[in-house]
Amino acid sequence: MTTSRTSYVPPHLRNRPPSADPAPISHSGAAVGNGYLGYGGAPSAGFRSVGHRDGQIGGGGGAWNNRSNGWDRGMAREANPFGDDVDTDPGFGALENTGINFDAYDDIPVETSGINVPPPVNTFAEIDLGEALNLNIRRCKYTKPTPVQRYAIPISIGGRDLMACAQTGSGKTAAFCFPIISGIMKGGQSAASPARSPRIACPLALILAPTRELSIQIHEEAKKFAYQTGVRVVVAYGGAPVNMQLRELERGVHILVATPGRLVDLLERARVSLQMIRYLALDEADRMLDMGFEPQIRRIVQQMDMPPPGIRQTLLFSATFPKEIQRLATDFLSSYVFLAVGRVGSSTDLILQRVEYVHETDKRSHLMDLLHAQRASGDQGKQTLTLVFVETKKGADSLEHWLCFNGFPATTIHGDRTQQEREYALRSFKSGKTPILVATDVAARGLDIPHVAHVVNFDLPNDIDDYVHRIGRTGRAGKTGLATAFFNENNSSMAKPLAELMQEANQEVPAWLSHFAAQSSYGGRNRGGAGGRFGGRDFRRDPSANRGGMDMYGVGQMNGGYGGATNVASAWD
Ligand SMILES: Nc1ncnc2c1ncn2[C@@H]1O[C@H](COP(=O)(O)OP(=O)(O)OP(=O)(O)O)[C@@H](O)[C@H]1O
Repeated sequence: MTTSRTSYVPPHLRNRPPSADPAPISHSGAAVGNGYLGYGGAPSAGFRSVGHRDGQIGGGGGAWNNRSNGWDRGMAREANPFGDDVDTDPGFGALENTGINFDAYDDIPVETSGINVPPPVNTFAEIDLGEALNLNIRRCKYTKPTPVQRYAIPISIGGRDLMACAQTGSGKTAAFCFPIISGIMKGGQSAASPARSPRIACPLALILAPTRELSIQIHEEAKKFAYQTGVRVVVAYGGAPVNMQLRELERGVHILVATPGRLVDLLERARVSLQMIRYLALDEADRMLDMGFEPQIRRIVQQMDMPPPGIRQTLLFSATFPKEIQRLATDFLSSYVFLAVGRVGSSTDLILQRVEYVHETDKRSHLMDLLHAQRASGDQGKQTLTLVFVETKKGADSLEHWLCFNGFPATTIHGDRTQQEREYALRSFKSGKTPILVATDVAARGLDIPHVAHVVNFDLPNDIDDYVHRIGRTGRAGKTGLATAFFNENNSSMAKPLAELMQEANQEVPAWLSHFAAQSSYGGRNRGGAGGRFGGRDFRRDPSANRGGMDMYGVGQMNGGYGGATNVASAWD
């Protein structure tokens, strides 16, 4: 990225007729349609105004698409993801989300950096998200935005690219879904109609996630948010029959949620085109851009037909964002805003963290002690779930058998299980039928499972970021949780980052761990950066980022289309 980049197109210019806008994609004139090449009715069809509540969609009247491949019929049939009486508007006042301590987030420091950062809001009502989406927000019982939502939604609605880092369980999914759904509803994101083939799906938004279960979860969430808005959300992930996913795509898609591997497959089969993409969101973005996924992501984003940065809007979200990944991510962004809620990579202090010294050979009996104590305390008769992380798939299977044998119903999720088994295991865990889930890192990121009261790191990971994500499966949405880690000499390289992380989250660090930390040299990934152990901020503020003539931060020089002076607002400074 250079300071002279001029490709950023502000939102108000994005909808100009092609003649007035030299951008390669035309965004006007044609209907939003169904996001499906060649299934178009008349270009003027536009979205149908959705019910009498929604004043947002329409702008052209008519149906979504009067030869709409059954879309309007489909909307009437749309399953109610809330399972309540959808005609009843619950109203914000009536919906205190019991058990959620919103105030827990109120004093979290927030940093934004970039040029002309749109200001945050305090309520959803302050943002023009559209009535249909607002109704769904109320149905979700979201009474007020979480900090990441307060900042990220106005930034995204303002058309800006965003790199957002906020703690686990703090509502990032809604933070990227709301602006995308609202933007599509507003109809400004109309699709041109290249009509190359009637069998190529052309989504307007792409949300990529690293695991199948996470993509399923985001799809379920997004469907709730998009209910009765006219925005259609489809999911595509590996391990499940592709034909069913193709059929769903054929029915039309505005927002495609996908795992990278399955998406590449669909692109190679020429069943999906990315040429209409207006929004690209990477959830768990640091994971998506690390060595495992980076080539696939580059392939999807840079080597297919997706519009470039500045034409599309790119939103990157995670709880952790190592500096080297931040740097790499700039390839995908244009004049972006960096947002950090809490220190980058920090854990929330809603999680009580304990580290116990346990020899390798004692781990099973120690786990048994914990589970017995948990059972005895009973947690007021409520069903509590325990998630146990282990290093290997084999280790997961063998621990599961042992737990079951000893009277603790458990199941397991890891990469050697079939997708059907994985989904069954997750359902069985969520429902409390098997209240213990033994998992590898496949369950470490993003999964939002209510009632996970305890996360046990039976085997500690080698990277502190992985630890942050793992323990983040508890202590979500303002609720408290417990995380216990078993530590021994094999984990020496984790001593220092673990002790630092715990200290930062106001946790009690055992003296023996401090001793280990003092002795060991930190062998893990270096997260250090400007102004903090954990590189807790925008890497563009690190003087080394500007070496070699690249002015990454562009102090007063970044001309990203918004112009004006650099604006850094930081509650940490
Ligand atoms: N404004 C809100 N009010 C109440 N609950 C909310 C709000 N926003 C999100 N939630 C709930 O908070 C929980 C956590 O949200 P989400 O899964 O998006 O977290 P996240 O930040 O993506 O976490 P992770 O880093 O683990 O992926 C979900 O159950 C979600 O429904």
